[in-house]
Amino acid sequence: MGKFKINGGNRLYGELKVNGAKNSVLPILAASILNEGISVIHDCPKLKDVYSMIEILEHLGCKITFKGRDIIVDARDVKDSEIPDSLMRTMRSSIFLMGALISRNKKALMSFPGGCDIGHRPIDLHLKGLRRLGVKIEESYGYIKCEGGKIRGNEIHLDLPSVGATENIMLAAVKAEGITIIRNAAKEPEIEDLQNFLNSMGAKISGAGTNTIIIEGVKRLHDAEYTIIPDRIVAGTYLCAAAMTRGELTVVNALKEHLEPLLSKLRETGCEIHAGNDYIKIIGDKRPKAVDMIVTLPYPGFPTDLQPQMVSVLSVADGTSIVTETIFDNRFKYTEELIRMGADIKVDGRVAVIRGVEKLMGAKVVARDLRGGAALIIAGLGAEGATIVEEAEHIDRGYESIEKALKSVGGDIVRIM
Ligand SMILES: CC(=O)N[C@H]1[C@@H](OP(=O)(O)OP(=O)(O)OC[C@H]2O[C@@H](n3ccc(=O)[nH]c3=O)[C@H](O)[C@@H]2O)O[C@H](CO)[C@@H](O)[C@@H]1O
Ligand SMILES: C=C(OP(=O)(O)O)C(=O)O
Repeated sequence: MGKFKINGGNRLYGELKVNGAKNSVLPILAASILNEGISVIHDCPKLKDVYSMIEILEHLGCKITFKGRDIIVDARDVKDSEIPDSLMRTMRSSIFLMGALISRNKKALMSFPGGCDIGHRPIDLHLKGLRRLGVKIEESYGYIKCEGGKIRGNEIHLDLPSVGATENIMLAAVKAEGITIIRNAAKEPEIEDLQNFLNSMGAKISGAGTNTIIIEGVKRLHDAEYTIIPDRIVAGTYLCAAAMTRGELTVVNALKEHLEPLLSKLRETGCEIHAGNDYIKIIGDKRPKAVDMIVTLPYPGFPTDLQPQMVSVLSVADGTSIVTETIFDNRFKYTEELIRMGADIKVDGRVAVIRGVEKLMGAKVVARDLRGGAALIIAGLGAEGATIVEEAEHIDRGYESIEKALKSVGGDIVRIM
């Protein structure tokens, strides 16, 4: 259980490069078992969740090589269709193996996935969608048994645009008989990335990135080589860290079109933003101004995965900001820790009212989840004095050596045991 020690007050200055997206590489690694062959996946981030996914794939019989930033999955010998509870609980993304195993082996036996404590995260929409494809699902004693003798394409209307349910249904439908249409699908860029990877293996999917996805079942897939899109949430986190420290940072391998909702709000705080084809530069040399109308929404709305980092910046803004979380029902827990650092934040259900203070003060705080943890690091970078952020493992789920990245641009941050 590591911790980060941060001495606040340094302006971040320089250039940081972003690697492939966690939320792309995880479903894509699960998807690699659909092909009874080899997949080469480039620009993979070295994250705790990626190692957890590799452990699950190895348990199922895959041979994996992680060399540099390339993951090579040899999925010729996937015999097992069961995943033990201890592996399922390591992260939310273990659930992608349900759709993938149904496609590959026509069966799956697993418990419920784990993941960060950010609210209620049922999988009812995943199960409902898979049942529409003809999968027989039995739930008992915490285990879910799926049998998919004959998977048939069907029309599926999602009650809400769940990212995970959209991806799981896509995975299960790739080799179904006939056509599957997912309506009210989630539109996140990572879904388009999954579509593109599956198509590079020979799948016939179109529409990802819109709310209707069409999957024409195919009989066979082939080997593929693919590069993961950049992590928009990591890029956004670095931009928030620069805004907090009134720094000047160029984030390379960041796609402006994936980050518009954040960039527009950072501009409202008074930051200057310049962007090119594959970089975003932020100059935040003044105290940020408060903003309201930050409402987290499915893509292309403001991402819930950047809500805590933005609240951290707003905690020192001039004026009062209002932030509404509509995706998860308990994603403001980290504000209790920001309050220990001197922030003035009132949370009422899904709404946070943030009265900006002149400065935060270093304190001992605990990361309870991934993005809440990132928000505390940002707060520590801007605070006066020393901050200890405990339970670094939550942050390691989604950020590769965050302390090295931030240190390379002037942050005074180290990992301690
Ligand atoms: C690995 C990955 O890509 N994780 C992302 C994914 O999570 P995840 O795929 O879990 O998020 P969803 O889009 O499914 O969840 C959104 C909302 O739908 C609800 N819901 C979801 C499924 C279901 O069967 N029933 C149901 O009610 C959830 O409780 C939540 O309130 O999208 C979230 C929303 O952008 C992001 O925060 C996560 O970083
Ligand atoms: C909630 C997140 O991820 P996951 O769905 O993997 O728990 C996140 O990335 O902020």
